[in-house]
Amino acid sequence: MFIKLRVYKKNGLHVRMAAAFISMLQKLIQNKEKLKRAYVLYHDKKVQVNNLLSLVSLKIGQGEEFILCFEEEVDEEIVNQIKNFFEQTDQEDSQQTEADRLLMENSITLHEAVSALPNGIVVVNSDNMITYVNAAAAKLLEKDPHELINQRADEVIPHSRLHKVMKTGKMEVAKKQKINHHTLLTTRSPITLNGKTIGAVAIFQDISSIEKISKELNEVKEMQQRLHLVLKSVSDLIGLTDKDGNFIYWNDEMDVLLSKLNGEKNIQSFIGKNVWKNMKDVQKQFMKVIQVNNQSSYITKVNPIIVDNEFRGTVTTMTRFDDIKQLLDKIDLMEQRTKYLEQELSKHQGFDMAFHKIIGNSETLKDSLTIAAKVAKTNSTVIITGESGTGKELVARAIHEASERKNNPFIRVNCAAIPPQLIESELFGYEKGAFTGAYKTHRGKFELANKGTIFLDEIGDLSLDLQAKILRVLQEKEVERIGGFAPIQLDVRVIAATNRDLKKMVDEGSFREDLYYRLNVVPIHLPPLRARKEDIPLLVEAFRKQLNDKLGKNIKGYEKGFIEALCSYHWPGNIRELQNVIERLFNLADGDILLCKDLPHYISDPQFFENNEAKQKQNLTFGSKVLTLKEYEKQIFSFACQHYPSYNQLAKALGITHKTAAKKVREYGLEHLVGKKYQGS
Ligand SMILES: Nc1ncnc2c1ncn2[C@@H]1O[C@H](COP(=O)(O)OP(=O)(O)OP(=O)(O)O)[C@@H](O)[C@H]1O
Repeated sequence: MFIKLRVYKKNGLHVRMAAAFISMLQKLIQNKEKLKRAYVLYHDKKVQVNNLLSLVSLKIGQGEEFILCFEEEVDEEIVNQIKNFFEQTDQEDSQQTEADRLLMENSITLHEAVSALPNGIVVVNSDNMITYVNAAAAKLLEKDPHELINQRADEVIPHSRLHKVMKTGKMEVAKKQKINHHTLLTTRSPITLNGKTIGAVAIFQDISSIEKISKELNEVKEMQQRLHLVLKSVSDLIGLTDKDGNFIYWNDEMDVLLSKLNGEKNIQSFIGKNVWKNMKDVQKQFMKVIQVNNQSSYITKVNPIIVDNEFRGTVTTMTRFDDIKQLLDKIDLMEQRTKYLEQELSKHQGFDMAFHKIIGNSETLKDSLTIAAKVAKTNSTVIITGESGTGKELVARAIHEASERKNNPFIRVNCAAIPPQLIESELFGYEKGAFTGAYKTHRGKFELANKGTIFLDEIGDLSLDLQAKILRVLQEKEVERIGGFAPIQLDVRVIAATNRDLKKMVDEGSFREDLYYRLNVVPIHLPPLRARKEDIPLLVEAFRKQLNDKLGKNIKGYEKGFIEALCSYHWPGNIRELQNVIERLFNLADGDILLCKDLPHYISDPQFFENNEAKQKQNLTFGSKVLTLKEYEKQIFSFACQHYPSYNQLAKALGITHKTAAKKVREYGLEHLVGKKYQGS
């Protein structure tokens, strides 16, 4: 229900009148709850009727109307009494009027001041009911001020102790309290009148933001401490400068340098005035190796600090150049070591399986095999050199098997073994009817090797004429059959081998220089067995296993001194000779070990050759009758055939080519004598 009322008093609804009005209402309406729900509406403001300060703060002037509002019905008699109270126009003396004005001014001032305070204020009466709450306190409690008036403080304020303060009569100063995520420092004080406690006041100071700032400050302090430690522990020189280049912070390392500079603590003395100016203008990092005091050099980086597009200073770091150089040297050394170890490793385990059947652990052999394994992955032409029996063909096959051509043919051509008149047709093929006896078309070795590998063994034995033809095939990558009409395109990888000194042959004019260079793309030299005797035990062991399988034997080992004897021999026939000797011993062996007594004399007796050579020289006297040159030649060849284990050795001893030696031996029908002495011993 609404009661329209007008104020007739000269000072409007002043403090004393408002107090009298509330007191009258309290007497008229005994029901406190009902009174709590009574409001005064004035313009757009609404205040509880029994809150004196709020009522006064409406500042209702003389002659102004306001509405008294009850949520429940009120007796008519009460309504009339209220109306009478306001309609009284009893005379006020001027002294009283002045006192009311002063009281009003003070109350309003006090109210405004308290309302504007940033600290929250809550006042309770002796029943612990809230009688005043300012805007700051209401905000902390997240409620409207009029919702809080007449509420029990301990019900609406978490952890309220105002009732206790009233009981003890003792003030509590700056006690920490948490209200709705706010951290507060609360001061509680009892209000006494004439020695009696009539209420209490609480003042809340919100320290949440202070607490947050203090936490942040702590974090910043911690961070600063850490940063300081980091800068202290780095070995680089670090400094911060202001916008004029003066150092404002520097670490210990920088301190050592600065202390040598006669008190000069400006970056410009390092980098020069012009560079400094330029860096400030372009606002970009500057980096240079600079020498300080004509002594140590430093890699110096100066980074500008730009805040809001304004140059504020720099961060300067200097790294000792000598340290970097030492580091680079170390890295270089490590790289070299790594490379060496990689090479060693690849020598031990990096070979393709195809190379595993090549026995030997000597450095010289491994170096050759490393090249062979690498070149296997390419299509380059390879020339393998080395004495007879050193494994040239074995390596050529391994290169083929380790290459992408492994599923295509490997064709071996022994250039020394094919009669000269046949070699051209063997290599290049012929068309049917190309010459008498050419009944059908014949494909040459080059054609057969298409997509695969051709192994030209003993290439040094080819005639100059054929060398030219081979060169043409290598250059054109095509062959023409004898009597053919068109060349045939080829994709053949060429591996050549020789036990002769091709370079020397080029110098002597017996080998074409252009072919030599065409073949010599990747040269691989296989060392003779005498140059890698450490491989002998490995080879003997490998042959023992192979021969046990091949001959169905069970030779378990060797007599003491057996391997030593093999190692002290010079093996002119290389691995082939070693292989043959071991195979012969297998055939001679009665038990399950190989014996020294079964070794050929020239191996078991180191003096054998010297004695025999002397004897042979003496025997080369032919009495009084002079024979034909041919007969002498035959005798010489017959002697040489028995004396040397291979054509190669024989040719070398007589100072002729392998090819001539083979031709002469064939001519005199002495093939059966070659190496005869070695077999019979
Ligand atoms: N390192 C090795 N490990 C195992 N066996 C080998 C090794 N080297 C060569 N041999 C064997 O020795 C024999 C001769 O080897 P190969 O025919 O490859 O030699 P070569 O140098 O081509 O001889 P030539 O010049 O007389 O033709 C072959 O039976 C081969 O298997």
